[in-house]
Amino acid sequence: MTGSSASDSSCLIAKSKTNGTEMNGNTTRNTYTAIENNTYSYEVIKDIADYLLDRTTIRPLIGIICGSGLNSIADMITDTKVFEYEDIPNFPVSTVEGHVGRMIFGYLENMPVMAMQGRFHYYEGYPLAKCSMPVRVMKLVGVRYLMATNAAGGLNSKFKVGDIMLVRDHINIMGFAGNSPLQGPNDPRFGPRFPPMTNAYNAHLIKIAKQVAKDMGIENEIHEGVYTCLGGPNYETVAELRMLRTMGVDAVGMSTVHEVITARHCDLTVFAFSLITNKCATGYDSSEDEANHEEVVTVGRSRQAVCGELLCRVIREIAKECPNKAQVK
Ligand SMILES: O=P(O)(O)O[C@@H]1C[C@H](O)[C@@H](CO)O1
Ligand SMILES: Nc1nc2[nH]cnc2c(=O)[nH]1
Repeated sequence: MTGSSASDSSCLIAKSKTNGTEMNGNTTRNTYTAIENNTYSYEVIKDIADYLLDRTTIRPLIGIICGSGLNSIADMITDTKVFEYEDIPNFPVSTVEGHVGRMIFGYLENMPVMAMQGRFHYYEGYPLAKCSMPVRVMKLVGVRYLMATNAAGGLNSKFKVGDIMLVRDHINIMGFAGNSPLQGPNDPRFGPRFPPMTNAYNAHLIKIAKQVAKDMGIENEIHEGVYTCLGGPNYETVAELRMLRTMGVDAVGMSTVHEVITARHCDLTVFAFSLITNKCATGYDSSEDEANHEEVVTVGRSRQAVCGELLCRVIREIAKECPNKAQVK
């Protein structure tokens, strides 16, 4: 369907109600709509992508997700076309402070991008597949790279508040408990039933980011490490943090992992970093170390210019490597 509008969302529902979907050789009859089922079918996601593409001539190659307090990364985008989430058919809304709820199409370093100012979290009541559904929209829009940012608590004793951790790998703890954004029937148009995650975070882009950090003179504020996502919304107990540290976690948050799994499933190249907004308390006597969201957002806002510059410079390097992809408006 093309040319749909916000008021057409009922039409999407009606359409998916009548569809039987062929997935991995099995015929799955959708007796409920994809959305009532809390999973988004390929057709519904395609409709969302078409809604966006019908309203702009920008064809993004890079998808950006702004973490808590990091909205202004997207303010650097030029020649913008802005979509409020509430106007996009079948799109969830952001309910968290520091996540404004806007999809911005435009250009960074002459590269066409789309950026989410506001992501969806499991603790908001959204299932993981719904939290990461916008990544599939990005894929169907034509995006090749996902750049995800987040605010996270620093567990590694070397990390200071305000430092940036380039995500080298993640531990999918929610997956240990059987919760995955890929749960349910697999649609091979997105990717395989059993996707590998060995090189989820692109090593070349990490290398570029490290060089960029040197060029910016912030090499002492940049680290590489392992991120994990917990369900939230509560922050961690001391015992939980001690366990995570033993497991090899360097930074802990409430997002990104399911987005990256979804991105790798549909073969997007992934780059991600965490802004360390607080130091995790691994002792009971450190009451000043108690995490709170106000501090998370404040630290995010104070460091978003640096985070934005890092991201832009990495994009500049990507543009150099694929000059035919960069577009002059
Ligand atoms: O969206 P991100 O992962 O950047 O936000 C983190 C996790 C929670 O949403 C919030 C907690 O303060 O910050
Ligand atoms: N889970 C979790 N998420 C965060 N986001 C920002 N800081 C934290 C933290 O300490 N823990």
